[in-house]
Amino acid sequence: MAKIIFPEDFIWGAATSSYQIEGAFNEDGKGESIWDRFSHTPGKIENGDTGDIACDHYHLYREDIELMKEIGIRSYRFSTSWPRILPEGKGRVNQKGLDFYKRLVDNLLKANIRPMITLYHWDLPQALQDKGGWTNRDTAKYFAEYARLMFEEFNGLVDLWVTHNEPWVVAFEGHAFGNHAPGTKDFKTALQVAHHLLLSHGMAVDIFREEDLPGEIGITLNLTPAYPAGDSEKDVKAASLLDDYINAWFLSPVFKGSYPEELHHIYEQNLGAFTTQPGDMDIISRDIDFLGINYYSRMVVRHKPGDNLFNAEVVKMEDRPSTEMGWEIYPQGLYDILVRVNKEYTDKPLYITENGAAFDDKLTEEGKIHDEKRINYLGDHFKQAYKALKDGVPLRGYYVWSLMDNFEWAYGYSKRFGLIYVDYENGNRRFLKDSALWYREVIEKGQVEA
Ligand SMILES: OC[C@@H]1[C@@H](O)[C@H](O)[C@@H](O)c2[nH]c(CCc3ccccc3)c[n+]21
Repeated sequence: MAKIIFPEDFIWGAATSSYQIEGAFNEDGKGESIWDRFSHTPGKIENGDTGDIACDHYHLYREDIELMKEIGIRSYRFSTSWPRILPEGKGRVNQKGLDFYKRLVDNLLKANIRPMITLYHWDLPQALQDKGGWTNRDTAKYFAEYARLMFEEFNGLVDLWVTHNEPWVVAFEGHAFGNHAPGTKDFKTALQVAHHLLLSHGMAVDIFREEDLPGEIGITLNLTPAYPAGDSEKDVKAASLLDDYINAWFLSPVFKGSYPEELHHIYEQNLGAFTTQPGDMDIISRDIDFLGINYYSRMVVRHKPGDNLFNAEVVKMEDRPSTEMGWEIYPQGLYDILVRVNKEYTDKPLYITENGAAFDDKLTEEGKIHDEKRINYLGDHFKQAYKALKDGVPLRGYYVWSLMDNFEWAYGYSKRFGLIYVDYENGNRRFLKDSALWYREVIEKGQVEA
């Protein structure tokens, strides 16, 4: 491949989320979130870790913005904590909570860093969970009202808005498998939750249009392309169904206004229909300005009779390089999914809103972190993104997950994804990893070494 030079205006960024970095879980009037409740429940999180303090970003955000400037990122994707702003999820506004985000955005703009706000990155107000959470259709309405408040408060300051981060994870990890908050384990409940999440997305888009705001609105989906283990028809079928279960189940409603037909039929036959109302699919598929894609790895799938509704199982790629999460390193999957989304679903602009890797980072005596594995991982994925760009995919930007090491959900602080190392044991000190210094060069030159 010839020299890899990205467009001058390519939006190089980094991403985080509120519960994973902020801490101050009960400070300045913030309401409880379902992740506060879940992480305080014994046995849910590795080492009994919680987000009570996390990276203490709530107090250290100015220092963190200085580090963003040092790395030279052009945009910073973060999420706002719904219960920090609306402690009960609706009604009373916690002005101190809102003021934190006002200060954060003001300082980002002063640093010439473009904010991208994700309105929901999993931390639902517990008060709404107590009323059924996402199983309750009313929560979609309350989400839209929270979105309206944010659009009005940040009108003219923030012009990149993401409604939801990964509705698949919220629905299935949170409601089918129980690995995430609120921790229920019922597949049909997960389908109902997915529907209400998508509905709330569409309702927020309607309000964004109504408020006639400058800027763009989209949604972020975790897309994991599935590849058949063998070329048998059964393997191909199994891969296609798992691919629909993770990817098309969300892409199709948002861009085509309907659930994938065959899988919808399988669910209805085996689980009965989840509750919808006439017009829901029209709301869900309202026109959006961009799609955010979170890509980490692929799935290799083979036929496995009777194992699940899909008669499929994911094959562990033992002989392939993988990250600390056990996810196979497969950069080509990023190219494949970018091209497929552009070909099969939308010609709207795309952002890679998350891509990154956890490796076993060690802080040296000199305060260095030689994370060459992360440099290689990111470089290989940047090259695939570039290949998609050259093939005509309207890719506008790339947000590395993550700006800093943070609370990795059920894994607690045991997994490090950051460009910045966080020394939790010593006052949450921050250290730029080698990958941060490498990223600075890539951004400056707009170039990745071939
Ligand atoms: O695991 C790394 C990151 C999380 O820290 C982010 O909060 C989240 O947006 C995110 N999504 C994915 C891929 C989807 C996934 C997440 C969790 C469990 C299974 C799949 C990886 N990540």
